[in-house]
Amino acid sequence: MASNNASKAVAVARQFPILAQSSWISQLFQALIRLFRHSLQNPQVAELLRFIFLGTVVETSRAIGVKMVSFVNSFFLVKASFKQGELSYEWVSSFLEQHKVWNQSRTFRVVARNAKQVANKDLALAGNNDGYPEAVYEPSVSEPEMFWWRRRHWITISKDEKEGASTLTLQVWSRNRKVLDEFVKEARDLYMKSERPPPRIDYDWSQALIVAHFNQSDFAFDWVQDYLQSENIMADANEFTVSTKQNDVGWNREDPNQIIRYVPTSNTKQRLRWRGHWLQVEFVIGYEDSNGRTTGGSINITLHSTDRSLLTQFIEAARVHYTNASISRVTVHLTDNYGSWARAVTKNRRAFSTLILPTGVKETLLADAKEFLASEEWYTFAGVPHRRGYLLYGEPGTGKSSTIHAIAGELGLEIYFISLAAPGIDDYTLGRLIRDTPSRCILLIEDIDCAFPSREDDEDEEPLLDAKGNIIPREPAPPRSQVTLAGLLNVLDSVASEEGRLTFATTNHIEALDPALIRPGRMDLKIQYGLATTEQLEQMFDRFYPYNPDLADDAGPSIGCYYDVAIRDRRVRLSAEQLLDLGRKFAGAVPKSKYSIAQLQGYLLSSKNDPQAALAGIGAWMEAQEREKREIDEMKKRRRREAAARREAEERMERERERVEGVGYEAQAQEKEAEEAPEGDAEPEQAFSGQASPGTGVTEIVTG
Ligand SMILES: Nc1ncnc2c1ncn2[C@@H]1O[C@H](COP(=O)(O)OP(=O)(O)OP(=O)(O)O)[C@@H](O)[C@H]1O
Repeated sequence: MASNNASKAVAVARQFPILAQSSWISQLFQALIRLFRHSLQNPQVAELLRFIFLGTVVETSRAIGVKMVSFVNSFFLVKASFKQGELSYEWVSSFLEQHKVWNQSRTFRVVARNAKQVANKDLALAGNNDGYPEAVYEPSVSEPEMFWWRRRHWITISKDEKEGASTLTLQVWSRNRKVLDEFVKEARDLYMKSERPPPRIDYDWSQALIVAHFNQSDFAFDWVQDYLQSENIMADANEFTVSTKQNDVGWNREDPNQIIRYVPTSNTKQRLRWRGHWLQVEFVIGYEDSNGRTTGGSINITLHSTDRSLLTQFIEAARVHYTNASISRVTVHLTDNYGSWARAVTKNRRAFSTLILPTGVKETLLADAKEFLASEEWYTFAGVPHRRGYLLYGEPGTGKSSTIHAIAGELGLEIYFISLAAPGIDDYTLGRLIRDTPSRCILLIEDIDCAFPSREDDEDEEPLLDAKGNIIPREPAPPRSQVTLAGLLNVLDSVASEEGRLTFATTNHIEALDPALIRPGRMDLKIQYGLATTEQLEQMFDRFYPYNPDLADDAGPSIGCYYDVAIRDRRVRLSAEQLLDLGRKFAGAVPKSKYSIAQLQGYLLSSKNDPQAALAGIGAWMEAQEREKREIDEMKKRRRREAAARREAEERMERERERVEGVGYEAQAQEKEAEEAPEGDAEPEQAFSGQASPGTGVTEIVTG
C-alpha cells in the first residue's frame, strides 16, 4: 500500500518536471503526501472533513434558496416606500390609522396627545374627560404587519425610523403594479376627505403646493388678516395671543362680544381648514428698521392644492368679507412719522342721520359723491380727470370731520388721513403717500391751511400798541407744515389722484388758503360750516331726547305720546308735545350762531337723561361760557402785553447796546485817527521824538 502510494507520488512528480528536477522539492512533496495519508487514517480528521463538505453543500443550497426567494419576491411583490415629511406619507399613515391596521401590532410608543385629534380611537386611551392629554399608542413598528385589503390583496407594511424621520415600506403581494396604484389613490382620496391636519411645511421642496405672501404694506394684507381672524376660520387654531386691545382683530369662540380676543400668534404655522381645503397660515412680525419703522411683516399662506384658482377664490372671499364687515364700520388709515401708511383703526360707522346740518347740506354732499363715483365712464369719455375735491371750512367743532366719517360709512369707503402738520410730511412723502392709496377711497387732508404762512389766531382782537401808542405790526408766523403750495398742488393734480378718489380737505381758515388751491378742479365743492343755528339746536335737542313710543303704557297721558326716562329716584313722563316745546324753548334760549354744536353737545351730555334740566341750566351754562371766554381773552391780552413789553425791553436794550458800542467805536476811531494824523496835528507828548528806542533797529531820523 505504501509502495503503491510512493509510486503514485513519483508519477505525480513526473507530471511536474520541475519537482522531479529538484530533489529537495520532491522530498518535501513526498513528506506532505505522507502527512496527508497519515491524517486520513485518523477518524477525527476524516469526520471534520466530512462536516466541511456537508456545510459547504448546505450553505450553498441556502444561498441558492435566498436568491430564489428574492427572485420570487421581486417577481410577485410590488414594493413602495413613503418618507415622513412628504404628503404621500400622510396619506398612507392616515389610511393605516383609519383602517386600524396597527391594532394588531405589539410594539408601541406611548405618547400624550389630545385624544380628539387621533383618528383611530382604538389607539387612544381616552375617556377621562378631565381636560388633560390622554395616552395614545403610536405604532413604532419595525416588524412588518400584514393586512387584507379590499378582500383581495395581502399587503405588508413596516415602519423604520432613521434620524428622527420614519419611513413606511409597503409590499403588495401581487405581480400587478396597478394594485399599488389603487391603494395609493384610495389613501390619497381618503386623506383629502379626512379632517386630519397636514404636516407643518417649512419649505415646499416639491413645489407642488401654492404659496402666497401678503405684505403688510399692501391692502390685501388687511383683507386676509381680517378674514383669517373671523371666527369660523381661526376657531381651530391652537396657538394664539390673547389680547384686550380693541384694535386687535381677533376672535372669541365662546363669546365674540367679550373683550378678550384670541389673535393669531406670530411666526407660528397654523393649519386651518377652509372650504374643505387645508391652509397653512403663518403670521410674520415685521422688524424695526434703523428709523424705528416696522417693515417686513407678512402673512404667508400655503394652500394644500395645486389649483391656482383656489387662491383667487380665497383672496376674493377675503376681500368680500372685509368689505361686508366694513359696512358697520369705517377704517381710517394713519401715517407714521416717516411718510408711510402705518396702521389702520376701525371705528363704528356714524349714521348719516346723526349729522346736524342746515337742511339739504348733507344730502347734497352725499348725492354729489355718489354721482361722482357712478360716473367713471363719463369722465373717461369726456377726458376729464376722474377726481373730485371737497373743501369743508368753518369754525372748529361744527361737524366737518364728522361729515366725512359719515360719508365714508355711507359710501363704504376707507379714509386715508393725512395731517399736513404731522412731522415727516413734506412734498416728497406726501406724493408717496398718495401713490400708495388705492383707487376709490377718501383722502382726507385735515387743516390744509397749515401749508401756508399762518396768521395770528385772534385776528379780531384789538391791535397791540407800543408805549407811544403806535400799532405793533404782527409778525407772520411760518407755515406749520413742511409741505409747500407747489407740492400740494402737484399732489392734487397728480395722475395718482385720478382714480375715482374723493379728496376732502378741511380748514378753519379758508381766507389763509391760496386761491390756486381752491379753484374748481381741485376743490369742486366748498361747504361752509357755521355755528349752531336755531334749526340745528332744535334737531340736536331732538337727538338727545327722542320721543320713545315704546315706553307708553296705561299710566301715561291719554294721548299716549310721551318720553320716559329714569332720573335718579324719580321718573319723568313727557308727551311728544311737551318734548317739542322744551326743544323750541331750548333753541330759543341759545343765541343764534354763537356756539358750535361740539360745545352744546358737551353741555347736553351733562344732563343727558333730563331734558327739563337741560333747558333750566342753559342760561347758567352760557354765562359760564361767557365768563370763561372773558377770562381767556383777558389772559391772552395779558400774555400779549407781557410779550410786547418783553419785546420792547429787548429792543431798548439792543438800542442801548448799539449806542454804547457806537460810542466805543467812535472813541477807537478817534484814537486811530489821531495816531495816523500828520505831525503838526499831533499832541506835543505824542509827537515823534526822532529817536528810536535803543536796540529797535530804527534809523534815527531827526525831524527838527
Ligand atoms: N354738525 C354736527 N352734527 C353732529 N355732530 C356734530 C356736529 N358738529 C359737531 N358735532 C360733534 O362735535 C364733535 C366735534 O365735531 P367735528 O370733529 O366733526 O368738528 P370739526 O368741524 O371737524 O372740528 P375741527 O375743525 O376742530 O376739526 C363730534 O363729537 C361731533 O359729534
